[in-house]
Amino acid sequence: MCVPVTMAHQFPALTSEQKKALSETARRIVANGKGILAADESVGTMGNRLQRIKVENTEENRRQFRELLFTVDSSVSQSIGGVILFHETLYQKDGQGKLFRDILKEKGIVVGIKLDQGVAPLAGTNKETTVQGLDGLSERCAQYKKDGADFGKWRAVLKIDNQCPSHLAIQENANTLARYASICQQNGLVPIVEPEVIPDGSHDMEHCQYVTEKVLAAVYKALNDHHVYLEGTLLKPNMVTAGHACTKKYTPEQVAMATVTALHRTVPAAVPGICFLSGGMSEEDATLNLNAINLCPLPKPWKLSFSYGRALQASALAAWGGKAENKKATQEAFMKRALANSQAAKGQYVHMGSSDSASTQSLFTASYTY
Ligand SMILES: O=P(O)(O)OC[C@@]1(O)O[C@H](CO)[C@@H](O)[C@@H]1O
Repeated sequence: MCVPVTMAHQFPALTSEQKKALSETARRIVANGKGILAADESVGTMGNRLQRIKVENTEENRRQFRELLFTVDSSVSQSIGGVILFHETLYQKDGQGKLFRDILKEKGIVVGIKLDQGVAPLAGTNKETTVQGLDGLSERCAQYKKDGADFGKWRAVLKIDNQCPSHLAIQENANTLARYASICQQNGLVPIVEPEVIPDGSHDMEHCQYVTEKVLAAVYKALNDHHVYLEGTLLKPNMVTAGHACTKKYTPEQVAMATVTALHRTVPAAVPGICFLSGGMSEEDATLNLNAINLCPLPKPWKLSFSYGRALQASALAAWGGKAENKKATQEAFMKRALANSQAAKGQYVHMGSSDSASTQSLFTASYTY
């Protein structure tokens, strides 16, 4: 029989043992209403957070705040299935000399690591970007795996603006995400694939839905082209919302319908979990939207959960204020958000009357590129 030269051939990328381990890890992270704490702020991003509470951005201050998050009561593991760390944090210890990663693992929490190295401009575009970090990535993944990480994260940034996102930005970021995901899986790390359409702009929600669908469709085409094993991945997308400067307001139910519609059209059912980023929403909005997403009456073949940075840490940071004596209040604030989001990941969050001001404050930062 004559085989056409264009026919695809399968040279297996992973063994069945590798696939099993990857899919088990991915499913563990999002099991039973669990989500992810994104504590992987780079030194610069953490500096912005600390500046808000007038705390100096030193290695010791970053360590102290993160120690408070990681040493909360072990019941946190019913809400948090994974924590993403920044390089520095993976090697830091608590006051008693115990590595953070061991503290997390003992609680049954999967340790993740931020693998992208920030954005670089795409010349000839309206200030769009690609992501750096592919050079030497395999070696870094192998080392992080030895040092206790079981999943990775790579954030690509796309924006809605005049002629944005361009075809180039969509294709380049999709391909880079897919290449990263392939390298992660070869090294036994579950890749979190994060193509964030940032909320800057005055566009309406419908425009965001259109762009999010285009971006996700390109990402899943690229993941397929790169032979990425979808069952061993997690997606970290933006929710479909109006731009930050849009005057029209939408309810959580409208956000949920637009978001699940976009996902339903573009994300294969083989993907075990979709963990949203919070993208500058207030803590309470991020929880209410996630809850509405889980109550949305459309088919939802994936777990729909959270991988929040700002929306899990803002009130804890405010309660801490850099003072050791605020330990209890800090940990209580963090536990409260973790529990609320875990309930929302099951569609069981009930908003109780008044919310404290920290949890309803917008956490939006313009041009949040890294
Ligand atoms: O949008 P959020 O929930 O605050 O953070 C989402 C996130 O991907 O963006 C940050 C910057 O890379 C990371 O710290 C975090 O993992």
